[in-house]
Parts: sequence; structure tokens; C-alpha cells
Amino acid sequence: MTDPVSRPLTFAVPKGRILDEALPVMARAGVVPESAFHDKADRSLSFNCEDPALRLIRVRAFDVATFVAFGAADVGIVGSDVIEEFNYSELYAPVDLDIGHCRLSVAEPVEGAGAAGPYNASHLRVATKYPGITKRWFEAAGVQAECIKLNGAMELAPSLGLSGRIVDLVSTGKTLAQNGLKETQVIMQVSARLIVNRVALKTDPRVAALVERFRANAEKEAA
Ligand SMILES: Nc1ncnc2c1ncn2[C@@H]1O[C@H](COP(=O)(O)OP(=O)(O)OP(=O)(O)O)[C@@H](O)[C@H]1O
Ligand SMILES: O=P(O)(O)OC[C@H]1O[C@H](OP(=O)(O)OP(=O)(O)O)[C@H](O)[C@@H]1O
Repeated sequence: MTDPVSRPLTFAVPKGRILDEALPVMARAGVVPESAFHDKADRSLSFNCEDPALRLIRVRAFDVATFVAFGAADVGIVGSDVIEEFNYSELYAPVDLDIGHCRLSVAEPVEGAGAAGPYNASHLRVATKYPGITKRWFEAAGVQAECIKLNGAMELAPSLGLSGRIVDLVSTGKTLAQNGLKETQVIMQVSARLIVNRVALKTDPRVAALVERFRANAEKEAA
């Protein structure tokens, strides 16, 4: 068996919009990628860090949770929306990093009030990137929702007749407004979290030490 301390810890970060906010938070905890990480022309997906005991991988936001849940990465940073969508039992999210703030909401067309149909309609269709959260949320409200999974541009679905409603992330509300939609319910508030694989946390003291560094910094920031 490989000595766990002889291999670098793998830290997964999302490619998307959280990354710019995450890099300073990571740096304060001693996670600093090599300069190639910032080179847009570099096609590598895995990078060394200033600390040779760490390695960074850059993947899509939803995949951060999957890499960490399956133990392919030990630690990661991802939005609480993604954590909630997968609900992986192997994931532990010990630190709220207080970045990537937005909310996950239900929205429907502004025009033609009621065009989306009432909640007690026999057939309620929702376009979303979050079918798990959406199904559970509507079920808890006593409504059976048919979810149509999209990977982006959900806001187009109502005007093109794909669905009456959408469930998507909202921050400023500009995307909804510019696409003729209004927010009707907030499902959850979202922020980015440090996530760890539960087994790695139990078996590798370096993971616990890393979590402690992030936790201490988050407490300092909040004070
Ligand atoms: N408008 C927003 N304001 C603040 N945070 C956001 C916003 N949109 C998304 N986020 C957060 O950033 C995370 C990644 O979102 P992003 O839009 O970068 O992913 P994406 O482009 O959909 O990812 P991918 O290209 O991998 O599908 C989300 O899971 C959420 O936690
Ligand atoms: O309320 P706002 O400030 O307008 O932000 C909301 C938008 O931000 C996210 O999309 P993103 O820009 O990440 O693009 P995507 O559709 O490719 O995920 C989200 O999916 C909304 O479309």
C-alpha cells in the first residue's frame, strides 16, 4: 500500500466564476498554484503548488464534488448549490468560505401572470441544472414537478415553451429581468464551501491540518 504521506494531497477547484474569489482564500491557507495555472494558453488540468505536498486540479464546478466524493481528490472548493444537488454522503463541508454568494430560486414569466400554471396543476414542468434539489423542493411543497435538465441558459426555456418555470441561480437578478422573468421563491442561499472526502479526513492528518487552516482564516475574517 502507498504511504499516504508520500503522495501529494489533491485539491480540486472549479474553473468557473468562484475561482477568482477562491484563489486569495486558498493563498491565505498556503495553497498557491505554480505560475502555469494562470497561463490561459496552458492546457494542463493538474498543477503543482508552491507546497510540494499539494497538487491542484481544475475541473467543472459539478465535477469538483464528484472527484472529492469518490476520493479521486481529497479536498475541494464548490458552491453549496452543488453540494446540495448531489447530496453525497462521502462529502463533508466543514468551512463556509463566505465567497460565491448567490441564491437558488424559482422564476416564471413576468408577462401573462399565471402563464406558468398553478402549483396544483397536474403537470408542472421546470427547466433546471438542479433536478435533485428542484424535485425535492417541489415534493416538500406537495407538488410533483417534471424536471428538464439543462446545462445553462435556463432563462430561455419559458419563452420558447420548454417549461413554465425555471430553477436557477440568481445574484443581481439582471439575467432574469433581461429575459422577461421574475423570481417567485428562494429555495436556498448559496455560498462556496471547503469540502473534504470523509475517509481522507479520517485517515490522513494532512487533510485535517488543511481544514484547520481554512477554518481559522474564516473565523479571523468573520471576527
Ligand atoms: N451569478 C452568480 N453569482 C455568484 N455566484 C454564482 C453565480 N452563478 C454561479 N455562482 C456560483 O458559482 C458556481 C459555479 O458557477 P459557474 O456559473 O461558474 O459554473 P458554470 O459556468 O455553470 O460551470 P460549468 O461551466 O462547469 O457548467 C455555482 O455553482 C455557484 O455556487
Ligand atoms: O442574477 P445574475 O447576477 O444575473 O446572475 C445569474 C446568472 O449567473 C449564472 O450564470 P453564469 O453567468 O455563471 O452563466 P451560465 O449560464 O453559463 O452558468 C446563473 O446561471 C444565472 O444565469
